[in-house]
Amino acid sequence: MAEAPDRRGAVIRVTGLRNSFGEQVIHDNLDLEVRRGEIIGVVGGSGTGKTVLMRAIIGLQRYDAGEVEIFGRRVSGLGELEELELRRQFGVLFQNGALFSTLTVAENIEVPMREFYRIEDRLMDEIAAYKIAMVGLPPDAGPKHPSELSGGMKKRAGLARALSLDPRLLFLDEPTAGLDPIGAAAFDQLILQLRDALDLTVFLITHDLDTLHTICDRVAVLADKRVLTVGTIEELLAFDHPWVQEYFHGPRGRAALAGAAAAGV
Ligand SMILES: Nc1ncnc2c1ncn2[C@@H]1O[C@H](COP(=O)(O)OP(=O)(O)OP(=O)(O)O)[C@@H](O)[C@H]1O
Repeated sequence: MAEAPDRRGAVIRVTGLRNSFGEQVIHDNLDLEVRRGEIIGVVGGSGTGKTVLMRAIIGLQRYDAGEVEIFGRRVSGLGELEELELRRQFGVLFQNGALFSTLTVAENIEVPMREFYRIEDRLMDEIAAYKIAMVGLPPDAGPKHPSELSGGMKKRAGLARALSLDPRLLFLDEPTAGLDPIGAAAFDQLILQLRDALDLTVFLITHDLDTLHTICDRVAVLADKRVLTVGTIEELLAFDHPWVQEYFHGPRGRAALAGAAAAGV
């Protein structure tokens, strides 16, 4: 699919999005733009619809109204081939890793390759080994099953699968949840390195204030059924809204800010 030129360099553009489940309206008239090459953090209180927004963008959630464009193309109403071509260009790491437990790590990474291409097994094994190295897993992780991996290794394996088809856009749903602080910091750095090395755009849902401070270029705040504001951490620190103030200026927010300042971020 040829990439349509986008006058503002937006990789994702969401306009007027409305999502509901029965009587419960999750998003109403939500707008968001994600710029090429940025890591955008998506934050908001529990239940504000961060995951629903991600699912709507990647085509897993039917929305009531609005428009989603990726790489300048409207995602609704695409033909089957165009949809496949679009899906090939993004990778997703779901909240729980979502690895197939009966498959090895290498086989998990090969699932998208099998879905989209006809590639010789030997070549797929080589690509899987390359992705395993790329996410910092040891070579012997390939033949292991997810149950044999630590939480951090599972996340890396999920990331390797998300990178299976060399996507240009990466969606990560709470990638550092459940990791210890050292593991979480290492995972943050991995995301940053991959973004730079692979020229990725990253949509990252997180509650992790350290992640926001250390690797996000901008942060989008979900509240009141929409994206309340998008900005750098500095801009959000000055944003006058009770949830934003509490989140960034509460004890954890202050600790993350101090940590980032000490690290020179
Ligand atoms: N398939 C569904 N059916 C009905 N309600 C749903 C469905 N999926 C999500 N919801 C509701 O939509 C709201 C938003 O859910 P979502 O998982 O997007 O929140 P979130 O912001 O990601 O929350 P958290 O930070 O706790 O992960 C919640 O109230 C949830 O119960």
